[in-house]
Amino acid sequence: MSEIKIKMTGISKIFETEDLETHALKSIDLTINAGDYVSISGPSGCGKSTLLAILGLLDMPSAGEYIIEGENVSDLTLDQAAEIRNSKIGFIFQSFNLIDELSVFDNVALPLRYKDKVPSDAEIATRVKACLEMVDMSHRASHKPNQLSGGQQQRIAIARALVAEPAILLVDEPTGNLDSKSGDQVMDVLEKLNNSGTTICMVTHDPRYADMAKTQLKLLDGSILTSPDLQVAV
Ligand SMILES: Nc1ncnc2c1ncn2[C@@H]1O[C@H](COP(=O)(O)OP(=O)(O)OP(=O)(O)O)[C@@H](O)[C@H]1O
Repeated sequence: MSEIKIKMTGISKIFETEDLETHALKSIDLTINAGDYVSISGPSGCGKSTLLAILGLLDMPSAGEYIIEGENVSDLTLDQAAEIRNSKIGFIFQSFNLIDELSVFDNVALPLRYKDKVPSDAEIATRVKACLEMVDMSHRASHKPNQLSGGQQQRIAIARALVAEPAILLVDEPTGNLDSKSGDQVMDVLEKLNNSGTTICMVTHDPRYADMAKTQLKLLDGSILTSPDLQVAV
């Protein structure tokens, strides 16, 4: 049986404001195995961002159990969540969030330099080069982000997300800021990474891109509509 990366059981999220309770997620069960490529899509307000935020330990559930690589992360302090997030989660956002003052190389190296145990410069160089190769951007290592196209910047953001060898890549509308050709190239990179073993969970509005994932989840009104058991390939 393949290794379980993510296991959520009965995850709910309730947002409470003065006069209103919103049940953003309603008892979500979700298992993601090593090597899976999962897309989450659904209409505006169905809970996609909330689910991704909980998966990425940016927010905590109101109820339920969440386990990452065997570690129960259902109920952490902010500091504990930040530590596990840094070591186990790679994020890719719609906006690339690169630092314009740093070279491509230094942007990609950043997560390694924030680790508790910072690797040697030689180890950092080896790892950064390997990740730039994975996204076909080795030839731009000494450029600055603003000297690159949007699609190239997103590929650098993917390299940065991969550099610390996370358990899973969480991807939020990766093509939202790109024209269709650059968007297709970014999706090709994600597919190639998944084919070589990277576990990916992506939120997207675009049905064409959602269909590129091996498993497609549909969220509606805080509940998963299809295929909650991702051990069955769709
Ligand atoms: N901080 C918050 N406080 C109160 N309600 C919230 C909060 N964040 C989200 N919600 C509500 O939770 C529900 C799910 O929101 P969420 O942002 O997860 O949807 P979404 O599917 O990502 O939408 P979109 O595609 O428009 O980004 C919505 O009804 C939203 O209004």
